[in-house]
Amino acid sequence: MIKEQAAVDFLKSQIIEFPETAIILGSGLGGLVDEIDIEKRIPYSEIPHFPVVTVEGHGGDLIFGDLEGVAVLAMNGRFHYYEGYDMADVVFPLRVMKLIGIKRLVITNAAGGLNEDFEVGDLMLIEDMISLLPENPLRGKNSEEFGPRFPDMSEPFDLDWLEKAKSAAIRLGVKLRTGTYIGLQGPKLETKAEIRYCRIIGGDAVGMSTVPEVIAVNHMGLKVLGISVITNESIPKVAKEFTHADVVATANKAGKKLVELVKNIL
Ligand SMILES: O=P(O)(O)O[C@H]1O[C@H](CO)[C@@H](O)[C@H]1O
Ligand code: HPA
Repeated sequence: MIKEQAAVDFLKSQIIEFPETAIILGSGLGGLVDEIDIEKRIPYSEIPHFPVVTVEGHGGDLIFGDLEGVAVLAMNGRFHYYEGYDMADVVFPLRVMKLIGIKRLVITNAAGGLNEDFEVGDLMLIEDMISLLPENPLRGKNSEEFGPRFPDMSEPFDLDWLEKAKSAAIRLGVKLRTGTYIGLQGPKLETKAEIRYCRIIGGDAVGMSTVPEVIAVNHMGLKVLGISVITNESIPKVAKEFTHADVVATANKAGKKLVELVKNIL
């Protein structure tokens, strides 16, 4: 809380009025920033205690501005557990967001498609998730200021927002899949047997982020929506050799649809 407060104090010295809506941009999805009428861009390196981005395809700044008439904070680049960060670091920006008054959050990511019906470039609305990470951000002494010891996770994604997203996709003619996201530790990719396992336990898409973030924001009572861009097929028979560069390039391309959808939802 002390560290988060130092970051909040710094942001308060930079920004007069904070937005209530935030967006986290996943791998290769930084293009959404171009759609924002930017009022202030603050590099993570200037914010006390903010971690450092180490993954290609992730920017490293907080963007405050206006997205189609809605005041937003875009987190351009996120932190993953596999980078070596503690879970508290992974969700540090989200706790700072809560303290500056963010009420709702759209989380985006690049993910491998486990569902045989999905195609590369599809968008998937995350309706539920499974954590296969070795720990979560709530382990340890509970911060009562942020939320309860045992937060309910029966509906991790906001139902009303899910319905709005589906209607927005229909209006825009954007193909929008729905499904369950599985979060793994990474950074290694899945073996074929692990892919089969992920599918059998109910996964439609797989990635290495998002789950800790969704847990932290559920704990704090923020409304959350999650959207994956399916950047590769994580299906034993068709999986090609994985490269992060392909993930970033595919996310970049599909990002245009994502931007339209997010603008419409907000
Ligand atoms: O989830 P985001 O940050 O979009 O990134 C995804 O892309 C990277 C792998 O290419 C992993 O970090 C995975 O989680
Ligand atoms: N597996 C795990 N994480 C990912 C993938 C994948 O296939 N694609 C993008 N992020």
